[in-house]
Amino acid sequence: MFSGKIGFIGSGQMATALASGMLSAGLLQKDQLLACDVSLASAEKFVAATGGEICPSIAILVEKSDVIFLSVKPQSMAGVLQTLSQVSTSREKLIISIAAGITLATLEAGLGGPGRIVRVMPNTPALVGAGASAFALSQGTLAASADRPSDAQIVRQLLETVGVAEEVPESLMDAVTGLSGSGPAYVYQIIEALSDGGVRVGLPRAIATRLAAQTVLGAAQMVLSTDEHPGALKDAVTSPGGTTIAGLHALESGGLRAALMTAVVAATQRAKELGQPAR
Ligand SMILES: NC(=O)C1=CN([C@@H]2O[C@H](COP(=O)(O)OP(=O)(O)OC[C@H]3O[C@@H](n4cnc5c(N)ncnc54)[C@H](OP(=O)(O)O)[C@@H]3O)[C@@H](O)[C@H]2O)C=CC1
Ligand SMILES: O=C(O)[C@@H]1CCC=N1
Repeated sequence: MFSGKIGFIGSGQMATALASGMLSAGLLQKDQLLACDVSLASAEKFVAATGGEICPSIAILVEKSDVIFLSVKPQSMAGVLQTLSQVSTSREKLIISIAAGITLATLEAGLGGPGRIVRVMPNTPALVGAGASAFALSQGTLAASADRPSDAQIVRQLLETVGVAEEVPESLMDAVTGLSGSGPAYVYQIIEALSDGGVRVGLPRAIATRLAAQTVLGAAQMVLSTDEHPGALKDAVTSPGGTTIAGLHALESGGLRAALMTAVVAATQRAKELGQPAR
């Protein structure tokens, strides 16, 4: 269990996924969740999904929260940092930014200096406890003491409640964004396309989508559970002169693997751009 209160500045897609995932996992209760948003629609959706409390200002959210997620778009971050820097108690709180591209140096500069600041890149499957996150700590984060865990332990606890979490050097955070941050969208396209293929050869849509999604889930579980190289698992499916090699040949002709690698590179590059001052 987590005993403090968690506030989200920006209560959109990713904040709602994280908060809902934490609730579903039993990490906390709804009265431990707070949010503040300039969009009434986002705030209402957050409340409907989580039962959390909406704060009328960032200052009030900071006052009531122990951990604060900065979950606005990168383009909105400068304004949020400016407001936070004027709230003196924000320096005492653990601040977790999930914004693509925004560096720890930018966060520290915007908040008025080093502090308890962590950069996290989560992904939306946190909603169902299957998230993949990475985090990088700033120099100002606190070590454990006799009466409380370290900031790293708090962040790990929050993220591992909704999936897996890897601590990485900050220099790798844009790469994480290009792979696992954006990755669910790539996989949804793959599932949709597999389903389309199923429909093309005569399957009803609902059955095709269920089979496609379960196939992706099962293959992912095989990679995670068996310690086998994905190539070896692929070989185990592929009979000489059989059906799979015919399908794989078609994927090679279509450039699937190059397309996926290029997607990760493009998204990583975009994360770097979002971290630049002029966006
Ligand atoms: N969606 C995803 O899969 C992932 C997103 N992220 C990161 O999470 C962050 C949020 O993304 P996402 O949830 O998709 O975005 P959303 O647009 O769904 O949510 C952001 C919310 O913040 C609001 N907002 C803007 N300015 C302020 C402000 N000054 N104070 C309070 N609220 C504000 C927005 O309102 P309005 O719309 O009116 O601007 C919006 O409701 C981004 O930085 C993104 O890079 C990270 C990993 C995955
Ligand atoms: O598309 C985006 O910019 C965000 C960051 C990672 C996933 N969604």
